[in-house]
Amino acid sequence: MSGQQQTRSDPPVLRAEGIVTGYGDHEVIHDVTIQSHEGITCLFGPNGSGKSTLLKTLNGIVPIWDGTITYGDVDLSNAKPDEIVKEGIATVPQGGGVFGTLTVEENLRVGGFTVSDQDAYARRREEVLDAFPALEDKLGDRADSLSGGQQMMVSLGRAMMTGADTFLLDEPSAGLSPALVEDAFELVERLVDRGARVILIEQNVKAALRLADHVNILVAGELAFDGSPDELSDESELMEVYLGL
Ligand SMILES: Nc1ncnc2c1ncn2[C@@H]1O[C@H](COP(=O)(O)OP(=O)(O)OP(=O)(O)O)[C@@H](O)[C@H]1O
Repeated sequence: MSGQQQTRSDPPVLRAEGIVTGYGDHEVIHDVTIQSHEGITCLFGPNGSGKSTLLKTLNGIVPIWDGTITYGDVDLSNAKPDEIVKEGIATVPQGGGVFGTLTVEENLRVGGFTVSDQDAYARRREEVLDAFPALEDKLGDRADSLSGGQQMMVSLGRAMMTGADTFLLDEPSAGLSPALVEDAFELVERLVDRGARVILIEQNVKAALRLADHVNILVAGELAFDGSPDELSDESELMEVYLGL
């Protein structure tokens, strides 16, 4: 069962179970289980707690030492990044990873490079422009000439071009001015409006909590919280000590 065969409103659950991993002989993630929930699943935690590392096990960049990763019925444990993309899971790296010297159109083409069917390509491109109409007039412009918010549209649009229905976002608001952060989250919500599931790492906890459907908190490589934003509001120590709220 691949991501492409699912309806847009029902992506498979991406589940990482009992994950242990690290770098060299330094174990960073200690037996962590998380999964994608409907809407936006936020992954919070102090600096260095292992959020990015955990996300990179989900997109195949960091190999797991123990545990399993599944997408619906498909076992993706230690699958290669391109296999994971083909299953319908796209990543937007910290800062967006836009290719600044390429045009907006070329950035979208990079996202859709595996799509050989021209009609399918055109449909996806149409869908991106429908989600982010501000890009329509900018297609021929170099991506680095765009505003921060528009560049974020390009990075989300490029991820959409892969045909993904699950998105892994590592601090998409990084580098944006505080005034633009709310706008950035509104762009993420457009993915969810189209039926996608999102796992979102975010330092702007207060703002991200407003759109979170589910919250995980990672502390020193261990899962310290797994529940709804409402349940989190009862955990005053977690809120104060780890999230600064
Ligand atoms: N490529 C790497 N090689 C070696 N150690 C690494 C590497 N990347 C991260 N680490 C270490 O793994 C630990 C977790 O880092 P990670 O970036 O996953 O945390 P994080 O919660 O995402 O932090 P931040 O919020 O600062 O981005 C840290 O001790 C970090 O130094």
